Amino acid sequence: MVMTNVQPILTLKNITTKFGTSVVHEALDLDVNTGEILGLVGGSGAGKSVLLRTAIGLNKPTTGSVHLRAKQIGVLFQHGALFSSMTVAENVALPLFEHTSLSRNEALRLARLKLALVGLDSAAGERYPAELSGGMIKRAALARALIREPDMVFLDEPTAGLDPISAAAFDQLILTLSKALGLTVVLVTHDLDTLYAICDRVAVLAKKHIIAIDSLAKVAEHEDAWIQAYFHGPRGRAIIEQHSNQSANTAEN
Ligand SMILES: Nc1ncnc2c1ncn2[C@@H]1O[C@H](COP(=O)(O)OP(=O)(O)OP(=O)(O)O)[C@@H](O)[C@H]1O
Repeated sequence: MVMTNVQPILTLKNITTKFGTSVVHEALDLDVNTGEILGLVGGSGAGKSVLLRTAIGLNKPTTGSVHLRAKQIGVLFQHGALFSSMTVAENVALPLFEHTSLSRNEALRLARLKLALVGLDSAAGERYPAELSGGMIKRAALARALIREPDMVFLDEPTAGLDPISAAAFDQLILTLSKALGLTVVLVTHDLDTLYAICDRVAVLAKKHIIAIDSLAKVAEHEDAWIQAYFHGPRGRAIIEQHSNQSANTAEN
């Protein structure tokens, strides 16, 4: 028997996070496995964004420990808008301007390569953010998250604000890049389609900690009231039906 002893790329242990008297996380544990796409869901205000910030060291927990074993991370923030006064390529190159000694031209050349990777041509790179569609802006923000060759990325609501077709295309882009680049992905989402389409596991943040973490099918069976409402409410049921029809069609073809 082959014994594997691979450490999680991220381990959060017994995290408590307080802002004044308000407790956001309490006794929260979370492991993220190398190479997986983990979807983090939870009600509005449950503390998902704070959890991402804690994982990447932008928020120090009140107690508990964070072990992030990634060599390099990339982040797509929820409101991670691009700077309006810079071109798209300059926005993507910004982390290189700030953190490396690359020349401006070298940084911009790498930015254009990353833009191509996410499906944006060099003309888009020369434009200003206001001249791009919402979907193109998300792609540019993803290119910026990838610019320093991360082995792990954190995406806070990557498909929020996109129409369903653009959101599905963006999901597929995340999946393709994750597999091609061997990226570990943690993404916060409210989008059930994203969970079905690309997540290996789903973690549910409720009652100040991770109440369930498993495959989508197993998590959806959890008896917690929020989970039942989320996965088996009218919207959840419609999406489950749609995805089971899709699987049946794929199996037939
Ligand atoms: N720096 C801060 N100071 C004080 N309170 C904060 C701070 N950051 C977040 N909070 C509070 O922590 C709670 C969790 O916020 P968070 O943004 O993580 O929720 P969320 O699950 O990401 O919500 P949503 O799905 O609506 O984006 C909220 O009540 C928020 O007001």
